[in-house]
Amino acid sequence: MKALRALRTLSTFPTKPHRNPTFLHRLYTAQPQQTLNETEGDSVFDSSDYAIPSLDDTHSAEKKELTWDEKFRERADKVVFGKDTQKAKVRIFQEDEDERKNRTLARALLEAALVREEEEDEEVKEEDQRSLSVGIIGAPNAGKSALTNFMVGTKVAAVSRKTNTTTHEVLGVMTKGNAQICFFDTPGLMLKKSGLPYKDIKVRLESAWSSVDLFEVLMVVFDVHRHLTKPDSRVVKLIDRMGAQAHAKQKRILCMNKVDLVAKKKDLLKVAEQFKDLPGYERIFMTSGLKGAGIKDLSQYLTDQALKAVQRPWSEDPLTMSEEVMKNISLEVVRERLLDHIHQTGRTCEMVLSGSNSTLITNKLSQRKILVGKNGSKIGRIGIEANEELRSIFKRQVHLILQVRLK
Ligand SMILES: Nc1nc2c(ncn2[C@@H]2O[C@H](COP(=O)(O)OP(=O)(O)OP(=O)(O)O)[C@@H](O)[C@H]2O)c(=O)[nH]1
Repeated sequence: MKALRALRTLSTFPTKPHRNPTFLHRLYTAQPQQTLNETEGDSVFDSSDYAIPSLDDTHSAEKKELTWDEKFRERADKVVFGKDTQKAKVRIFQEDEDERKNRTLARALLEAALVREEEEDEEVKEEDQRSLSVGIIGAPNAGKSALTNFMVGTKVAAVSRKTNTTTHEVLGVMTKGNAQICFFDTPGLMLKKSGLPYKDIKVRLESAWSSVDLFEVLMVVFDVHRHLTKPDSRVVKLIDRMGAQAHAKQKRILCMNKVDLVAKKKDLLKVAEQFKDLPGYERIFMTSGLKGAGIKDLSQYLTDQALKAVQRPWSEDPLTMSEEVMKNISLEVVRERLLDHIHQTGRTCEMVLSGSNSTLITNKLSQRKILVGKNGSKIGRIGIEANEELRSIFKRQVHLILQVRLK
């Protein structure tokens, strides 16, 4: 598939640069014009150094025509490569064509959906605006980020198989009619076996715990599949603690998440039964942040809460993404790409973002070498993928600069 994608990319360049091996090397290793030094100085990825095909390049595929006489080509292929080469090539082109059609259809559907939404969006007067703050709390890997992403409809928090990847509170905003809901994705807060917060907690955990009471709604999320297979006493204590008493100013709800992984639905009822008598929770939801199950109900509940809330002007313009949200999204996309490419547990580097410029700061030379890769191939690949994703999220060109620096 990757090879196919690379071939398609090659076919969009007008001057057949694929005959040039230097170009091929650059495409696969994502090297910028100048060679990056793996060990010394700062390594920089700048998206403007790369000829990344524009978002409209799918149309150029329509212009693609076979330039050879198929009869002669087939004979030549038989002599040089063996019988099936030509057929395989035709098959590849057909698959390519199918994929292109699917992409065009998906794009048309998406655009139609967006147009309808835009038409429905009417300006809401300030006196009619309602807003609600929602905190999401749960054990590491419970699926808090994925759930936030699904509700907000865009990527606001990195999702990865490694735990504690959410390293700061990320704001996501969902606007429906007069209601605007702001989500705060807390870091993976955990309790000790005793049911109390860790004493040796780092600053970020302390601030996250103390901010919990500030939210108007608190969603406690846990992985129900894991709970059924290997219950974690710390998670049970977290659920119990948060649901023990009704809060005067805060509504609390429990989300049994990852329900898609549970084969027997009866098991879900058993778990719901286990937590049903906790007076602190107003509702229990069964959700899947990955597949979307139960999200409609959850969104509706939150919208109702927002509409009941006192009038408060929206903090975000629903039609334009604030600079801060865009910054957070950019950081999370880069972080996610980093995690995909750097297969190491624990934290490899700090990230600092100013504008479109991300600086990755590492402590060790060895880590820096891994991040940069041979001739800058790793950071280049991360940069290209992140840039591509950001362009599709923001629907416009993005100038992304990644720098790797030693502390
Ligand atoms: N099958 C399934 N997997 C999910 C679901 N939600 C999340 N995941 C997966 O679970 C893993 C962790 O998800 P995250 O959303 O990063 O979890 P988190 O609670 O934000 O993790 P921390 O940032 O460590 O606190 C990822 O591999 C997700 O793809 C779900 O509803 N169903």
